[in-house]
Amino acid sequence: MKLYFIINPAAKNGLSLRVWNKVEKQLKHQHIYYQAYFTKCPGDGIKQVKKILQNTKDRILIIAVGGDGTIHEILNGVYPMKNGIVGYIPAGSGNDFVRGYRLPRNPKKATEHILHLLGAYKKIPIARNVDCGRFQVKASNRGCFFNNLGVGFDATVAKKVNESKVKRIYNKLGLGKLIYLLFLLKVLFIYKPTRIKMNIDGQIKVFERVWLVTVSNQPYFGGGLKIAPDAVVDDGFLDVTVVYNITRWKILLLFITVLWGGHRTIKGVYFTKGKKIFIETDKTIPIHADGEYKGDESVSVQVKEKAVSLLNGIETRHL
Ligand SMILES: Nc1ncnc2c1ncn2[C@@H]1O[C@H](COP(=O)(O)OP(=O)(O)OP(=O)(O)O)[C@@H](O)[C@H]1O
Repeated sequence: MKLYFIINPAAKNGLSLRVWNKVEKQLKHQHIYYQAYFTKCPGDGIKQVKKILQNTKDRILIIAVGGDGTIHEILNGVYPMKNGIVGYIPAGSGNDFVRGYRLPRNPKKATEHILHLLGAYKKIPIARNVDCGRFQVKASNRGCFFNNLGVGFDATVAKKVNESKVKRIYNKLGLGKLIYLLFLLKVLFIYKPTRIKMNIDGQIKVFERVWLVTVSNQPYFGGGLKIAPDAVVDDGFLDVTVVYNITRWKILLLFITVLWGGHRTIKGVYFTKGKKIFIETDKTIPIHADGEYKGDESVSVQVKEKAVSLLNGIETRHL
């Protein structure tokens, strides 16, 4: 069995390297043979994983070390090839992936678990197949998301945070969440809700004054907000949440209740599940996939059932 680690040295402003140094020590201590690759720039993780998997028919275990953006790239590299199994050692700031997929959140625990499996079984450990959402913004701009895809307010916040020059400083000070909150408040006062037309498995829905549409494979976004409380990673469906026709002040309330999924009872929040979703807007609105800006055109989304193999977590809670 071949074991690869793909490390994003830029995740959490370089703190991922500290995590990696500890992982490496443990690997050497247990005499485990591995190869490590450090991503060089955004998008490099996808290319590297494709390269590894395309050259062999063997099943390969690829462990991502980084944040939500890193695991997004590694999984996009694996899809649609069937010979890659993905493991994850969290070393980022958002942690929505580990929350939603019920994986160990603590990097040390995640490492110990993976090493235990490798050491104990000397073969590729048990993995589970999970769904993903395949999106297409334009012919040239497509990919997969594993957390969620968003259109509107949250995508605008994500875009502004990613573009911000002060993000790095805040992250260095351990205040990554604060910058998200600051931009959220800023965008809240300037964002203009718009009309959105959707086709969900053939059913046409039109919503007025839409703040956001989120298509989710797991419940969490924005660093722990439970936007799609009923989303399950392997149920063959994507969960659609639409926030529409509510006032600016009620949006603030909504963001508080989203912390525990309490927005279910708020009028102006629509939930459904679907397999094929088309989202059309009256004007250009930002779109994100797993927190990464992907454009601002209409977008089509389709669930890809049991699309990738993910190494089991240690938690025994049921999904
Ligand atoms: N060598 C590199 N230099 C700069 N950016 C990189 C490099 N390698 C990968 N990246 C990019 O870094 C971005 C951020 O990574 P990631 O999301 O894993 O960390 P984070 O933002 O600290 O964590 P989180 O998303 O969990 O808050 C990703 O979009 C990835 O494409």
